[in-house]
Amino acid sequence: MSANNDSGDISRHKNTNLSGADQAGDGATVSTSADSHVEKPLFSNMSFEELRQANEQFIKERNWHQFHSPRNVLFAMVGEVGELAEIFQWKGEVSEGLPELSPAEREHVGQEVSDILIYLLDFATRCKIDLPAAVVRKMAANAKKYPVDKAYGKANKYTDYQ
Ligand SMILES: Nc1ccn([C@H]2C[C@H](O)[C@@H](COP(=O)(O)OP(=O)(O)OP(=O)(O)O)O2)c(=O)n1
Repeated sequence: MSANNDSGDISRHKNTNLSGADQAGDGATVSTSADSHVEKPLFSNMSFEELRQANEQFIKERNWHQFHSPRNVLFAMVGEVGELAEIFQWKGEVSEGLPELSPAEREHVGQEVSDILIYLLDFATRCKIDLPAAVVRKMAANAKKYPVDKAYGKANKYTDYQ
């Protein structure tokens, strides 16, 4: 699939102001430039909308829209979350990059997390939610709830700062 540059891929937009908060003057801007996790893209250059449309085609070709009510898709997604958790159960803590897992297990993680995302895109579609836009709004809200000066290096719930 060809790639476009819509709001589904925010990883390339360094220093993106996700909150619109500068306009409000409250300084709750999400800046990603100092975060080593987003310096180099990890994800392939494919938009949420492209993935969503490909999945819509998959469902349509099988005449499955009749089964994909919001509730059914939600339950399917929760089931896949359980399958992902199953890979990690009884293993103890695992490190970033999952070096403790075998290559087959890491591949399995990728499959299960894909199932979750596919159902999430499907769920958002069934609910008529513009998912990337909702995510950007939520990240802006998170930045306001967890201002850097109060939350830096702390894992407290935001209510602890109020
Ligand atoms: N009615 C369905 C059935 C499947 N899928 C798609 C979405 C998921 O990406 C994947 C889920 O397929 P399975 O239910 O076969 O689940 P798994 O792929 O996890 O297989 P298994 O349960 O054997 O691990 O297929 C779908 O959209 N709608």
